[in-house]
Amino acid sequence: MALVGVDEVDLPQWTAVDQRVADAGLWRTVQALPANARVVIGLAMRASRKLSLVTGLLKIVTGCVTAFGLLATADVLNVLLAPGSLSVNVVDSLPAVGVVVAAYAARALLEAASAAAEAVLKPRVEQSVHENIHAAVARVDLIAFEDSDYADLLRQCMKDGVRSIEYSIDAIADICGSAVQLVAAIVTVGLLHPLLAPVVLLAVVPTVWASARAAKLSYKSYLRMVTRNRRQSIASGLVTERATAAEMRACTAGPALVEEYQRIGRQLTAETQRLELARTRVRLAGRAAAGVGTGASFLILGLLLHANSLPLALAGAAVVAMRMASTSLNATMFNVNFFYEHTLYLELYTTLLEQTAARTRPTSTITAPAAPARIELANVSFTYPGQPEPALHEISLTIHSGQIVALVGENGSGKTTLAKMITGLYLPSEGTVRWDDTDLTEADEYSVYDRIAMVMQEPARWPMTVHDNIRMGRLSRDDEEAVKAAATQAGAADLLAENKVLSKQFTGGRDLSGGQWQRISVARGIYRQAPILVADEPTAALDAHAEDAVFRSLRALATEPDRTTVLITHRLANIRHADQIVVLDKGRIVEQGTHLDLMAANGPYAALYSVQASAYQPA
Ligand SMILES: Nc1ncnc2c1ncn2[C@@H]1O[C@H](COP(=O)(O)OP(=O)(O)OP(=O)(O)O)[C@@H](O)[C@H]1O
Repeated sequence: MALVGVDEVDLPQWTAVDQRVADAGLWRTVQALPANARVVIGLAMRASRKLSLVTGLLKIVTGCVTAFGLLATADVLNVLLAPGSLSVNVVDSLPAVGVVVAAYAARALLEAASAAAEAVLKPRVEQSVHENIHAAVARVDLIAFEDSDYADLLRQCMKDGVRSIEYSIDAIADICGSAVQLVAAIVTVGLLHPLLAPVVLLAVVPTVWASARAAKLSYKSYLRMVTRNRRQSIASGLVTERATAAEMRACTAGPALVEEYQRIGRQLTAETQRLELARTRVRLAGRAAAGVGTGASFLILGLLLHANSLPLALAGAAVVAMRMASTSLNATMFNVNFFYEHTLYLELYTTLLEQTAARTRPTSTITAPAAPARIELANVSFTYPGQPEPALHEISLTIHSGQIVALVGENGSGKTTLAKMITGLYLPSEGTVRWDDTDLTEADEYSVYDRIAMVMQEPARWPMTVHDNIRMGRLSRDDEEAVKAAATQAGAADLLAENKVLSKQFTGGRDLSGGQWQRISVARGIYRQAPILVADEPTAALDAHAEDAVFRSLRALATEPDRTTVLITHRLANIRHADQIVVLDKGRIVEQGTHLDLMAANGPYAALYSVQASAYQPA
């Protein structure tokens, strides 16, 4: 039985697209190569036009010089094997020998230069690809992160997609060089005897087929193993990361998790073995057929010699040119195949950008009101991606500025989800959310976010100083006094005075207790100074004094002009003074009113309140 995830899970949806690519026939795949090459070359050109051109040019010139050197070698043989005295032939061949030496020297220099240019180009392309991904993902709609398919695609792309682009650059650069050599060799062979060129080409066909087939086998296996690989990396994280270190020990779950890691590892190894066996079979078949092809090409050369269709002097040159044609054809095909193998992974990058664009809210010229006087939800329903049931059902609610609205209800009743609808972080699946007359679906998302301050239930733990953790509330605001005031109101003044970097990932950094993190999160929300303040269980981890102080601060903030405050808390005593208490149950509003109204109604709220109050009564 699986411990991490389940053994037989559906493949993520994005693999369906890639599966189609993997299943496509060889011809369709070859047809797709130019388009993929354009993507990679486009990325390289955008990263550095000059370096890309220099790299390509150097590769082509290197190919030309190599071809020239090999043809000069053929020329040397041609002169040496010519009829007449060998000593005279040796002297006659010296100029050609000089050309060979010069060509090899030039090739060495050019290879060094092109390797240097490529080495500088690749990190730039990698950086630019990462920048593209980060810029796109930073704008993707928040709900995309709740879709495990998208999250998985993003992870795979960061892991394999970007690396494949680097490999593709290598391959394209090498194709430029080897293709030039190939053309030179085929032309030479063809000039020596027209029959030889097609024979050389035919000899390489089986190798091409075998390499392409092997690449497809690998990629199909990669797609099959995607979920298992992910589960193994999750299991690895559970054993090795700090977040689970304490609880894993306290639960004595270490051996079970290590065993789970090993178990998934065994499944992966079995798949790798299966794959390698299949690949070896395919490669061996290709090699055998290619060997027969090469033998046939030399047989034909022998027959031509025998039939006196080719003089011996030219046969020496033909052997060199044929070797060169077959080597450069093999090299070109190896590179084309290498490129092809990586273009399959390149699909991850293009799919990610497409999916990210599809999940990004369109830009809008409609700006959200600076300080909405009214927030109105009309028949709002919301379903999380991949979930069968809505988390919110037909919610209708109006909130006026100046009000404190409290959302209460049992765990999982929909409070956090509703807060995200009110603030436009999520858009409704059905119904509308309006701020004044602006439908949030149509508004520019950044103008919406600009108006909100969220004290999250699980606040971000920014790996920064305390000061910057607070300033993250609004980086565009530069107000030292306000940072101090926010820290004081949230009970984080001592932490600010110490101002350590809050991350154990840095030397000298420190971590905080849950309650201390919460104080900093409240300070950040206060510092943000937004017209709509939402605090989602802001005091769940705070001690009684701190809780009291934070609620006093939030109530004081709520009295500022044009401020709308939404509080979520399970400690009902803190929201007795709220202007409106909204009680949720299973995603529906079941009661609404002031504390006095709801107590008088003697419904679910009164029941919850009485349970809490009774805990403070004398036995
Ligand atoms: N990311 C998610 N993906 C799928 N379902 C979710 C997700 N987050 C919450 N839910 C589900 O949506 C429903 C409402 O969750 P929500 O977090 O809004 O409840 P809540 O009232 O804030 O709970 P709590 O008091 O425990 O914080 C629950 O059934 C929950 O399981």
